[in-house]
Amino acid sequence: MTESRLIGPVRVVGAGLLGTSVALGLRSRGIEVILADASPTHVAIAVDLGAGRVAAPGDAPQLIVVAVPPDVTASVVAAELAEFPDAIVTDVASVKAGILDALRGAGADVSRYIGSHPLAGRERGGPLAARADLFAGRPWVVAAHDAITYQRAGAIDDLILDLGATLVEMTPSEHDRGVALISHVPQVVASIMARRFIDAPNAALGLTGQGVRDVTRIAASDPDLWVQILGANATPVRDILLAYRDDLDRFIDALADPTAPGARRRVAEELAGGNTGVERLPGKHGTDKRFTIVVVMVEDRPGELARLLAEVGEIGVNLEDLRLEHSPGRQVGLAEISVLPEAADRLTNELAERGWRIAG
Ligand SMILES: NC(=O)c1ccc[n+]([C@@H]2O[C@H](COP(=O)([O-])OP(=O)(O)OC[C@H]3O[C@@H](n4cnc5c(N)ncnc54)[C@H](O)[C@@H]3O)[C@@H](O)[C@H]2O)c1
Ligand SMILES: O=C(O)C(=O)C[C@]1(C(=O)O)C=C[C@@H](O)C=C1
Repeated sequence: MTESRLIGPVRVVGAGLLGTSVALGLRSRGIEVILADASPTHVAIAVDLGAGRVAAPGDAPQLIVVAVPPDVTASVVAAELAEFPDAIVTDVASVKAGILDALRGAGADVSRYIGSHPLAGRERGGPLAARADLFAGRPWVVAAHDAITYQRAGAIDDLILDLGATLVEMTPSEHDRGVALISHVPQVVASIMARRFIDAPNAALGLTGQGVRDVTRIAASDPDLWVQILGANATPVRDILLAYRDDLDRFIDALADPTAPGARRRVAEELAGGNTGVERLPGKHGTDKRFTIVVVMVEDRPGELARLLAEVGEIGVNLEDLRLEHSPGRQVGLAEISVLPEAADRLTNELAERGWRIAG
């Protein structure tokens, strides 16, 4: 059996995409998982997928993960805190400040609650879309607050590390402003871009290449979920959209007369700004397009990186470049190994067979 930090059992409330993915990931590390959902069908599907067992009287979970839609998250968390007075509770909703405020307002025992949010997901919901490795190598924010002790919050850290994600600590409002920029506004932009395709001629759509697919994948996301997310984070999302309106106006003006003196330079400056911005996304620094990057999780133990490098050598794959993403105090680092594209699959498979956890 694989080692885990959590002892369990872990109760997962909401057996949809996120909840069932958490449950599958924990099961793969041998942790007992108890499943609950307003939909008995979702629980039954998740059980069939091997994600855990149905809740039973007398359950005593160590940790509860609430993975329900944002608009019911605070009330479900409050009910779980009341029903299980010895458990630590987290939720995975995409917006954080409003939930903590609602719990405090309702007088819930927030000394056992700390919200969190994995920056990992898919455009499809429900248990059938779940994947055990959904969180591997992804950031998972813990929305820190003062009412919970460091020791109690440790159970959430263990959950995140057991699922192979990277723990990031932020205040709830820092988190909400951050995700407005890197998740919520991109969803809006993808949606309005794809909306243009509704009336487009078939001949134009027949020219679809990879670029448009890259920037519109999330336009297929569930409107019900996103109405809730955008409504709960409206102010920061709106501020960024207002700035985009100015960006669009500059482009529109520059293209009104593209041969006018200075017009080409203005367009070029806007595009170059995009180059500079995209370079700042983690994982994009210095990426050499001749190579494929295999990302391997490395435990923060003496000798682990050396063991990984030795095993890459034994497998007989030439390491073209190596980058280590590691922050002091974190228990897992990510080794980004650049190899020739034709060697990437073999390296991934053989490292996985030797027990290494591959993050991407
Ligand atoms: N989809 C993503 O990419 C993503 C990523 C990160 C976080 N999240 C967050 O995770 C949460 C769940 O999202 P999802 O994509 O898994 O949705 P989902 O629709 O796949 O799953 C939600 C589940 O909650 C159940 N549910 C609804 N109301 C309930 C209630 N009152 N009590 C018990 N169960 C209830 C539903 O039956 C469903 O099975 C949301 O808060 C969302 O913001 C989603
Ligand atoms: O569909 C995906 O790829 C996602 O990761 C979705 C995504 C994101 O924007 O990163 C969307 C909302 C969630 O709150 C977290 C993750």
